[in-house]
Amino acid sequence: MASLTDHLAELVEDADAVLLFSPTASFHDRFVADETGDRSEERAEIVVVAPANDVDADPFVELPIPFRDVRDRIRFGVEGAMEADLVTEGDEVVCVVSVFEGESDAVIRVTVDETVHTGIYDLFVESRADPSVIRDVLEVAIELGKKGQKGKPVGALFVVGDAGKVMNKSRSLSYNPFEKSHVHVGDPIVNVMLKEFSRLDGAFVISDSGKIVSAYRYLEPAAEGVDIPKGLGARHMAGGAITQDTNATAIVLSESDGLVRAFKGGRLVLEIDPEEY
Ligand SMILES: Nc1ncnc2c1ncn2[C@@H]1O[C@H](COP(=O)(O)OP(=O)(O)OP(=O)(O)O)[C@@H](O)[C@H]1O
Ligand SMILES: [Mn+2]
Repeated sequence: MASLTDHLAELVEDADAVLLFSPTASFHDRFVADETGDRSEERAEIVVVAPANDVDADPFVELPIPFRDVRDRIRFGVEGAMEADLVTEGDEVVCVVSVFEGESDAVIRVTVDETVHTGIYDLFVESRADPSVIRDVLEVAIELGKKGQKGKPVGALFVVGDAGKVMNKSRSLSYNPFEKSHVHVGDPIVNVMLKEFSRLDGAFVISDSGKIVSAYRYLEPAAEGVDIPKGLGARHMAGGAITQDTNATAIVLSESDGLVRAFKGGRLVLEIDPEEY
């Protein structure tokens, strides 16, 4: 009689690559030790995907944020591996992840295609802005979505990178409190300011290096051919469209459904529920 292991072996059969997400050192060692053994058959590439390379892995893909949604975490890892030419379209990839807190507890097999390849890696790594700036702005938006402003849900729009062009395609709604200041996202005081000013209309414009260029900008991009999810309005349309018209990335917190979304190249690339962070 076939055992459980026999039944489930299919899940890992003929894999082109194995992605280990935040493996412990001992778990990772098992895979590496194995690689020096039998070389008679074609071996799957072992890739570590984690916030930091604690296990000295090579190849290694760095996770900029934890990605509580496992699908997003896997997409990021797969795209990072594609970028490094470790996997290509059509490959079979086995991902070993932790769904609940703690050690690896799930094996997920994916075929690399457009459902997996959504541009989530590019959002961080190939944006005009530094990956850490994108991450810091996402974190402010997530914080704001979690707590709201004085307990009430609040919306916000952050346009990150290519700030000169963004300024040219927008106009001021009110005096700019950041006019003469040289402050950057990621600084705790600045994050408090961003949250405070988010009660008012318009968008924040942030430079490639994370400098807050302006608040209260009314964006006037050409919105032709930009698709945004149904039920969302002008804020998301403007946020999506500005990323088609410039090389900026838009991070939008919705007041109506509470989700944080990231747009790039006029496309919705990432959707995060702040309550899950
Ligand atoms: N072109 C724009 N540029 C900057 N901010 C805008 C623009 N259009 C709308 N906003 C801001 O978005 C706010 C909400 O507008 P609207 O309800 O139409 O957007 P939405 O996409 O439905 O977002 P939400 O889900 O937060 O309601 C407006 O009060 C305004 O502050
Ligand atoms: Mn609305």
